[in-house]
Order: sequence, then C-alpha cells, then structure tokens
Amino acid sequence: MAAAAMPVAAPVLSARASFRGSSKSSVRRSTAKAAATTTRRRVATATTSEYKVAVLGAAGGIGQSLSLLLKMNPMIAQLNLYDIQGTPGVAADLSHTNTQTKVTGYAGADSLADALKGCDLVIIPAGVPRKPGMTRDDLFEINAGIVKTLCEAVAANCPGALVNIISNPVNSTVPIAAEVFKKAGTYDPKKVFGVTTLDVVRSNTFVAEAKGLDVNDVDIPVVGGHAGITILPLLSQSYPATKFDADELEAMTVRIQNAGTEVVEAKAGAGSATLSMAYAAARMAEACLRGLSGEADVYECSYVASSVTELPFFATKVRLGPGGAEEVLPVGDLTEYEKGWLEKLIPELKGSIDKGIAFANK
Ligand SMILES: NC(=O)c1ccc[n+]([C@@H]2O[C@H](COP(=O)([O-])OP(=O)(O)OC[C@H]3O[C@@H](n4cnc5c(N)ncnc54)[C@H](O)[C@@H]3O)[C@@H](O)[C@H]2O)c1
Ligand SMILES: O=C(O)C[C@H](O)C(=O)O
Repeated sequence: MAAAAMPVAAPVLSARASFRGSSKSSVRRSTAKAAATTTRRRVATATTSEYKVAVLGAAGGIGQSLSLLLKMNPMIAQLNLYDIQGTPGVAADLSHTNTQTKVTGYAGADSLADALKGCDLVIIPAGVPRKPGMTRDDLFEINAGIVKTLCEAVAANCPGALVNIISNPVNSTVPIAAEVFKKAGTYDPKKVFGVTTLDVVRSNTFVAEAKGLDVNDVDIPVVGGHAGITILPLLSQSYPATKFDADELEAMTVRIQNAGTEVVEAKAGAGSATLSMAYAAARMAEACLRGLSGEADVYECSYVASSVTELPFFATKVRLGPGGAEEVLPVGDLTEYEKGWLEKLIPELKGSIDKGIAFANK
C-alpha cells in the first residue's frame, strides 16, 4: 500500500503565521497615531527559500530552540549553526526534520568564518545567562567580549548582513556591535538590532490574559531598552484600546519589566528564558527576512540606532525593509505616567550605552 503523503506545508505555515507581529492594517493606525499599532495575522507571502541565516551560540538553550523554529521557516534556504561546541549534533538532529531548509553545524573558532560567509542575517544568542540574584549587567564582563569577537567576524565575513543581538546586556552589547562595525568600516546603523521582541511578546500575553482578549489580536509597543526599568511598555497605546486603573497599570508595567527575572527565579539557577526567547527571536528573524524580501509594512519593536530621544540607541517600533530598519518610529503620545518612567530610564540606559562604547574602544 502506498504511503500517505505527509501534509508538510500546512503546519509550517501555521507556525509561521503565529510569529507575525504588526502588519499593514496596524501601520495605517501607526501613521495616524505614531507607534500605536495592532497585530494581525496575515497569509504567508513568501513561498521560495532564498535566505542564508547563521545562529551564533546555536548549541545553547535559546540557540537550539531557535534553530528548530528557523528550520521551519520556508524563507530560509540555509541555516548555519555555530557554537564553540555541540553544533554538529544539533545540526544532525535538525537535519532529519522534513522541512526544505538545509542545516550545517560549525563548531569552534576556526569554523566561524565559514559559518558566516554569504549570510543575510546573523542572530547572536551566544553568552552566559543570569542566575537568581544577578542583573543583566552582571553578564557584561563575559558577554561583552563574546559579542565583540563575534561581531568582528561578522564584519570580516558578511559585512552586509542584518545582525540580531540577543546576548545580554542588550543595552550595552548593541553599542559594542556598532563600535566594532564602525572600526571595521562596515557600520550600517540600519542593520544592527537589539532583540527586544520578548518584551512585546510578554506584554501581549499578560495583557490578553488580564483583559480576556484574544492574544493574537493584542499589540503593545514596548520602548526604551531591555533591562528592568529601561523596559517601558506603552499600555496607553495598546491595541485594542484597553483601560487600566492606576493599581493595575502599575502592577502590569512592573510585571513586564521584571518578567525576565520571574523566569530566572522559576528556573532556580538553570538559566533564563530560552523557549519564549526562541519564539520571540524567530518572530524577529522572520520580520527581518520579510523586510529584506521587499514585503511592505513590516514592523517590530527593536533596540536600534535612534534619534527619537537624546540617546544614540533606543527601542521603538521600526519598519523593516530591504535595507534593514528603514524607519525608526517615534514613541508617540505618552501619558504622564509613561513620561515619568521615560525620565527615569534615560540615565540608566545612557550608563549602559556609555559602558558598551567604552569597552569596545578600550
Ligand atoms: N534579549 C533577550 O530578550 C534575551 C532573552 C533571554 C536570554 N537572553 C540572553 O541570551 C544569552 C544566551 O542565553 P541561553 O539561555 O541560550 O544561554 P546558554 O548558556 O544556554 O547558551 C549560550 C551558548 O553560547 C555559547 N557560547 C559561549 N561563548 C561563545 C562564543 N564565543 N561563540 C559562540 N558561542 C558561544 C555556549 O557554548 C552556549 O551554547 C544570555 O546572555 C542571555 O542573558 C537574552
Ligand atoms: O532575564 C534575563 O536575564 C534574560 C532575558 O533578558 C529575559 O528578559 O528573559
């Protein structure tokens, strides 16, 4: 008896659809009301695999789950998995999944250049995660050097690639990456992204739960940076419009700011968010590739080079296109409550940015 055909396309496409962030309908609102946008599912438009993507730190907690999700993305023709160890096994395992993406493992510093050559998008989750009691800045000492070295290799081997930086402290590692690329003469501010998508994913989830909304239809812009009080969810710009009394607003804002710590404490020494981060990074990667492919009106919040505030880097919603972050949107109308948080976060974020720049130039 002939074997039944496997229904490959449907599950892959439905998985992809769930990553989708802000779309066309949201952007009309966005133009009308700065960064206030909504999330809408759309039918997948890309049917051909054309992109080459590298994950640096691919054998780690985020790296492995993220690589699985990327292996399911029909836009990715080739997935290169780099780590200091363990990637041949991860690649062999993933290569047995019946999706069209080809996957290759690269282990050890000698293979880094090969892993990067020809890549359109490089995603960096390499580095150590927090343990209970630590701040993200406590990771600086180890992760700053890792990100610097990896970005030097990106500059040498795929200088035109978009770079998605996940390694913490993102508030400092993104400025480090920018300085490395400046020194190499390859810096394009539109191509370096701090991945803050998890803050949006969390905000959408928590607000949908609290207000009994369909989580697929909720969109909360999150601005600032990615650590503690530098994470500023703009609940006044939530879609659909949602009312919070003063206590609810404070509790929701603080929960979103501390959500990473919530996971670190629940994991009790075994690391920080990996699965939700992989999900969020896959969503950001897909948005970057949709932008590269020329799809119109692709938006995500991201920590990028910015002139929205007096700081050189700041997270707001950005429009992704063939050149990367084609447009960095303003924060939009803020309430007095949000203005208060913005005032508090600016000096802290400035300190993290300055620290990253000083490290890269020492
Ligand atoms: N941006 C965010 O929202 C966000 C969310 C969660 C975690 N993170 C950060 O992501 C990073 C990784 O977290 P994780 O849970 O996957 O950690 P992990 O320890 O599970 O994995 C990290 C991986 O990086 C690899 N690595 C270390 N040095 C490397 C180098 N020089 N080159 C290549 N690979 C190297 C390790 O071998 C390991 O496989 C941490 O810094 C964490 O704080 C960021
Ligand atoms: O909290 C962490 O250390 C990891 C990450 O930044 C997160 O927000 O989950």
